[in-house]
Parts: sequence; structure tokens; C-alpha cells
Amino acid sequence: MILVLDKSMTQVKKNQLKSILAEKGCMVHEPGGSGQNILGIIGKNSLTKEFFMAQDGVLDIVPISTAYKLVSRQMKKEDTVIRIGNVEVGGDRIAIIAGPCAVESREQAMTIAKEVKKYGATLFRGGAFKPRSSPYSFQGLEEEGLKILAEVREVTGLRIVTEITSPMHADLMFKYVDVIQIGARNMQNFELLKCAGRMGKPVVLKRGLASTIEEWLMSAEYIAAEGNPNIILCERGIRTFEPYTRNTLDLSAIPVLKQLTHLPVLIDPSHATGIREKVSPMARAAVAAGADGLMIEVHHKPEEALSDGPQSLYPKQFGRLVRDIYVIAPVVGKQLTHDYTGSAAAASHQRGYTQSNKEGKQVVYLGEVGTFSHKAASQYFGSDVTSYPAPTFRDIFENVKSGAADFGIIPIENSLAGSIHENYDLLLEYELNITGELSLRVIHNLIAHPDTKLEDIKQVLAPPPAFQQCRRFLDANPDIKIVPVNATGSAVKRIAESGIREDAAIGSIEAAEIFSMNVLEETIEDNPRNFTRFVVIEKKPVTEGVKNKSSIVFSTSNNPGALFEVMKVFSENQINLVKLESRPIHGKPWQYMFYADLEADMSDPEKNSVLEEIQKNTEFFRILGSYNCGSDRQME
Ligand SMILES: O=C(O)C(=O)C[C@]1(C(=O)O)C=C[C@@H](O)C=C1
Repeated sequence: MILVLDKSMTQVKKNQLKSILAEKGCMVHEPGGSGQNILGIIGKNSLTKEFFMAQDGVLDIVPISTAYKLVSRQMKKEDTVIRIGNVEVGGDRIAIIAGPCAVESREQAMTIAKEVKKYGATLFRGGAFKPRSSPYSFQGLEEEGLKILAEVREVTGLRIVTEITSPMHADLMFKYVDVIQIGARNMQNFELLKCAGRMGKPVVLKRGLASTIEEWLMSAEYIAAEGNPNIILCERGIRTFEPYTRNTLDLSAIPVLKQLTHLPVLIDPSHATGIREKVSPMARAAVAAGADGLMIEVHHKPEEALSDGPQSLYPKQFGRLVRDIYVIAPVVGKQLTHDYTGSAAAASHQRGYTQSNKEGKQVVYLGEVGTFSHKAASQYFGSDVTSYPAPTFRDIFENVKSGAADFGIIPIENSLAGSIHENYDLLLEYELNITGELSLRVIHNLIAHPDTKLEDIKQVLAPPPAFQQCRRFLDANPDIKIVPVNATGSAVKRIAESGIREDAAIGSIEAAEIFSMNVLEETIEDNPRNFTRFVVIEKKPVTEGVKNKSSIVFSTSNNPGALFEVMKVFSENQINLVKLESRPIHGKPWQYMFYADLEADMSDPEKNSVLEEIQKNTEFFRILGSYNCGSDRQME
């Protein structure tokens, strides 16, 4: 059951209540972050409703109707996000776990780990204890395999996921691995589940070959009941009558689970299909259906693999799949998990940032909580970096320049409305660096007070880019006056605070929820393919890691063919230009600065001769930043 507590109850009082309940033999669980003050109780039947209601601070009792309690959505409304090193599984992120079925040798594991890391995997998988259908099949390298996995982590930085098959191996697992996996065949091995619960490490719990979703969640409950909330569910196909695939991938389990539980859900299309060609289509479908991540088997020589070769992707196939996922994820409001902050933090540490005056790193974004910029900041940085809003774009640049914030995040262009010119001008004015980018799907909604109807609305508040993106809706409602404000979240906050029923705002569903407003019309943007590209700005440039894109700014003389001469340098050096934008030079009428995005790392010393060529043909030239754009992972 759930005890609803008085919102003003102090933590001290709550702790007192928790000890009273624990003394009475109740298991007490405090779900974090729900915004409400509640306690989850798995109690003794002998305790009456009156007993609970008599406790100080208890306002109500809500029974949990499902057999599983701790893992149920009723217990916790928010999605659970599980942190493994710098990687977060759940929430807005897509995590990609990749590696061979089994660790076969140091050389094999290390080769595959380097490949999958290069193509975007964030966790490494590999079996050391293999439960096989036949006792004569390869059973894994056991402790030797675990040692190899630990070495892979040392060398690549990828955290390790491996299967535990017996409680006897708990100490070994504890010593070597980051995430333990309970395989399909052991899903109802209750002693193993309890052991995993006691170990406290994150657990990937695979669905049994013939288990119902409810049985699966009951198994998760075993782990949670031991005090371990870090459970990731993994659908890997169930046994049906269909022989064309090894198992039948139950993708409908994703939306079912999303309703029933707060736990993250992964899909393993490798075991589900058992056939290499079928893996990528099902992986793409899984992300579109709302999965929080994928577990993919990859082998550099699958024909020689000791297990599961036919279902293992070649590294390049895996790379192509990750590129597809990178594109699909924003459509469903997610981003690929990427070790952004790990590398950004490591790089900025190296660059000599001192954080002595702060708890941690900070990113500044436009407007107010609930803006798209806020969402972009949390999708890019996860919870590693705290975020705070600033009222204008200039303030964001000022905050980064002064060192008040380590990072700024700014929208730079939108797929419907075009470039955000103010930010181009500010990039030139402030000598900051672009260090990363992210593309966010922007879904606009008309937001108003709960009892307001469309015909009541006299004016709508939003930033100009949002008006541009909702042109058709505004044209269809010409009587509604438009009132520009700095950001969508601020618009929603303003109408909530003013209490004016005739005012509406354009913004995200999240903003409506934060300010307890109603979504009157959903998806009012002109086209569903509405994406805004954000860039991250920092004081220092990126010096580490993949840099596959550069943004530059330059001006040319006012001679025939001057711009052509610069373009020729890119063409002759096989540098792909992905964007060209011109902006008037302030104070010099009819003269222009050109902003270009190039698919190349212009900070690489190998590009020095190209830079010299460009400089010969320009009057002004600056690299705004060379960074990893994510989508263009190396494809040799
Ligand atoms: O208003 C917001 O929510 C913002 O984050 C700003 C902003 C922008 O100015 O482009 C960002 C994304 C959308 O394109 C609309 C508005």
C-alpha cells in the first residue's frame, strides 16, 4: 500500500514513522522524486487500516492493486533512471549495450570492445558463465573471462554487463563487474534473484522464454524486495510456434511495461530473432516503440564465434544501426546515451577548470524550467550537470564567459523556421567555443488554464521561433493576438501566475505539467518534422575525443568569385559543407559574414594546410568549434 503523507512533514518525522513501521515488521520504501510525500509499505496483514491512519502525518492509504508492489507504476510515477558510471539507463536516454555473446579470449573481447565503443556503445556485454542448452557446448571462461572483462573496462572505460548463473558466483561478480544479468532461463530462480537483490549492483533481468509479463515483474519484485531498486528489464523474445525466428520478439511488452512499471526496458533483438539480418529492423522498431535501450550481440569474426555467431552483427553493421538509432531517438523524444559529460568533464578538467567554488558543473539555458532549451540541456548532460535558466541568449553567453556556468546551450537553427540569427551574431561577438550539438524534436501545444476553451482565448504568449513554427495554427485562429516573450516555459509560467483565463501559451507538455496547466490543442507545429539544433558553448575548445564537425565563420573581399574561391578549397580537399549562412556585418552595410558547418575536424594539425588556403582567400576567419556531432560516427 501507499501511505500519503502530509506535504509539510519533515524528514525527521518521516524517519520516526519509518522506524515505527519497520519495528512492526513492515518493509518501508521511499520512492524518490515523485514530488509528493509518500511511503510505500509492504506490511503485515495483521496491521489494520486504523493503525496506519493513526500515525502522525499519514493523510491517506492507497492500496496497490497489483501483485508486484515496489516495481509498480502505482508506487512510483516517474521513470526510474539507473546510473552506471557516467551512463544513465532510462528516462530520456537510449542506452546501447553491445559485445559478444561470450568472452572467448582477451584479444577477442578487447577487439570487439574497441569496435563497439567506436560506433557508440555505452556499456559492454560478454558472458563468462554461459548457461547453454547442451552440456557439451562452450560454457564460458568463468573467472578468467571476468578478469578479461575487467581489463576491457580499464582499457576502454566501458562498464561491464555479464550474466550470473549461480549465487555461488556472487563474490566474483562483485569483484569484477558493474551490472549483473539474470538470463532468461534463470528468471524464476528465486534464490538467484534474492542474491542479486542483496548484491545491490544494477541488474538486467531478462524475460523468461515462456513467462508472462506479470511473472516477469514478480521476479523483479524479488530483487527490489531485497532492497535493490536498480533493475533493468530486458525483453529477449518468447517461445511461440513460429519457426522463422529463434524466438518471437514481443515488442508490445514495451508499452505494456511502460504502463505497469517505472523500471527501464531494454530490447535484445539478437536473442529474440537469432538471425543477423533480422536484428537491426527489430532494434529500430524497439526504439520507435519506446524502449530505453538495446542489447546487441556483436562479433568481429562471427563465423568463428563459440556461441551465437549467426545472430551477431559485424561491427560495421552495428555502426550503421547506431546511426539509425541516433536519427530515430529524437522522433520519440529521446537521445542516444553518450558519454558526453565523461569526455566533456575529463576534457575540461584537463583544460584546467577549477570547480573549487561549486558543487559540480553547471549548464545555463534559456528562459525557465520546461523550455525546449531546458530539455536539450538535460538530454545532453543527464543528471551529471546541474542546470539553471537565464532570461536572454546574451545572458547565456555572459554566464559562460564569466565562468558562472561551465556550459551554455543555445538553439541555433530550426528545421521549419530556419536559423536563430541572434545566436549566430553572439557566437561571433563572444570568443566562446562550440563543443557539442544535439537535435531535439519540438512538439508544440496550446496551453491554457484547465477550464479555458479555444474560443475563450484572446492572446497567446510564446517566443518568436515558436510562432514561426506554428504559423498554420495561428493563421487558422486570426483573432488570437500574439504576444512575444523570451521562451515557451516563461510563457506557460506567466499565464499560470497571472491567472488570466483568456491567455494561452505555446510550449511543451512538460511545461504544462510543471505549471499545472492544461493542454488545449496538441501538436500545433506546422509539420511533425520540427527539429531544433542546439549547440553547447564553452570557454575552451574540445581537445579530446572524436571531432567530426566544425563550425567556422569568415568574411571575404568584395570581388567576383571570392566566396567561390573558399568553397573551392573545401571541394579540393573533399570537405563536405553541411550548412552555409550569411549575416550582415554590423556597421558595414551590404557586407557579410559567412558561417559554415563542415564535416571535418578543422582543429586537427593535418588540416593546417587547408586552413592556410582558406585564410589566403578570406579577410576574417575563425573556427567557432570542432566537436562531435554524434550522427556521423566513423564509418570506414
Ligand atoms: O522557448 C523555448 O522553449 C526555447 O527553448 C527556445 C526555442 C528557440 O528560441 O528556438 C527553442 C526551441 C524551439 O525552437 C522554440 C523555442
